[in-house]
Amino acid sequence: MAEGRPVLEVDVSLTQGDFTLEACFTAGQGVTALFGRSGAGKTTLVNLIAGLAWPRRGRIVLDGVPLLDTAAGVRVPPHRRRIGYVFQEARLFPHLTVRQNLLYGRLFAPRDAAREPLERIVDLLGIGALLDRRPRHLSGGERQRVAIGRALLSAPRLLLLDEPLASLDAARKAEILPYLERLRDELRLPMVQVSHQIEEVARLATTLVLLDAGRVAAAGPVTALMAQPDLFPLLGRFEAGTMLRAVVEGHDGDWGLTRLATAAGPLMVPRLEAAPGTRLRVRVRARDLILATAPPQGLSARNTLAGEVVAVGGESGEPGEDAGGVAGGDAAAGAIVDVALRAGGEPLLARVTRQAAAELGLAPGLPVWIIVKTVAVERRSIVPALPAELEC
Ligand SMILES: Nc1ncnc2c1ncn2[C@@H]1O[C@H](COP(=O)(O)OP(=O)(O)OP(=O)(O)O)[C@@H](O)[C@H]1O
Repeated sequence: MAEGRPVLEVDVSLTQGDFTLEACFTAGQGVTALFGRSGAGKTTLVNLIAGLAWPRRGRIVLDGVPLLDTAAGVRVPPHRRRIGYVFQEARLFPHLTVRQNLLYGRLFAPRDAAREPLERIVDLLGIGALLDRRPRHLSGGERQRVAIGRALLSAPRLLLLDEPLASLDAARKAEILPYLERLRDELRLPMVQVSHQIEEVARLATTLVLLDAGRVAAAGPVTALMAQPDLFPLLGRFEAGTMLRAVVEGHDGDWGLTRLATAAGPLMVPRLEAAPGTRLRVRVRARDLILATAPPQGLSARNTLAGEVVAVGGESGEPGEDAGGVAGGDAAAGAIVDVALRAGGEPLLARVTRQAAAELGLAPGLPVWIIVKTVAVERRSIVPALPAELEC
């Protein structure tokens, strides 16, 4: 994350019915993901930031400007906050064309604000061919892109996204994510995004705020938090893993492989259509790593990284969780442990049986060889790099 003053400072308390929210965090440039179980308080928190709900006590500051300060009697109404809000459903005006829906957003842009031209937003979101259509003639993904465009045309200083991809199928989600990345990287617009999907968070977010029953269980850079075993129960166990920064080194055409350079060591992955020098991030799932305490020989796996154990985490394997996965299958409670690792300065995470951890004597500081099967690294796990200023 970029150094300097946070873009957003939040410190709020609210009670609604039996639920109490006590949340304190700061967010910098880039995308801040609010992640947590259903009912953890994500939408409530986003509504407080937008000014659609009011806390009993609190302070919310955007770009150094207080939007809410109950102690000082500051209460900026929602339409004067310069915050764009995109909901789960696009909520477009059905009787207006796409162009008219977009221009509606413009009505809320202050005269003195730096405004992105309509053409730039249309181009960034790839909606030029849709301008004369009405919403009922758009796909779900197109509708969401228009809703994002409408929010952007109000010249916001912050964009709130409350699960804007939730109602879309996997193909439509994959279609929209690159546009959200363009907003993050080209418009440099800070975003707060509610998400249930850890893959989505890993790909898009730079900061993670983990909510648990109305409280912030942890907040910080996504990569660091995703490698912390004690947080896995809140992250969704089965897909635990980390992101490795990588650069395409070259292709091995005869074998259909691509060579990546990472700080952790070289990595062979199934061939990518990316030129040498392209910067990427590779999501390596904890369940795809094998650990050895001696240099392995005669392996079919192509990748062996040298590293060391950082921590042997909480026991996992709660029956019933993540049905169909390791933890939800035959494993008895406590059969599996998560092992935090470091290789060449990069955090990695392995999920192994408690028996293996005991037999190998896994403990902090122990040197290990980390084996990554090439075929375990799927194409969808390889995503564009973050811009340098958003890297942690
Ligand atoms: N108007 C309300 N009155 C009373 N309780 C409410 C109200 N709105 C929400 N709640 C409760 O507040 C808690 C937090 O709700 P919230 O919608 O913020 O959770 P969430 O993390 O966004 O959940 P989800 O992922 O399911 O959308 C829940 O227990 C919910 O039942």
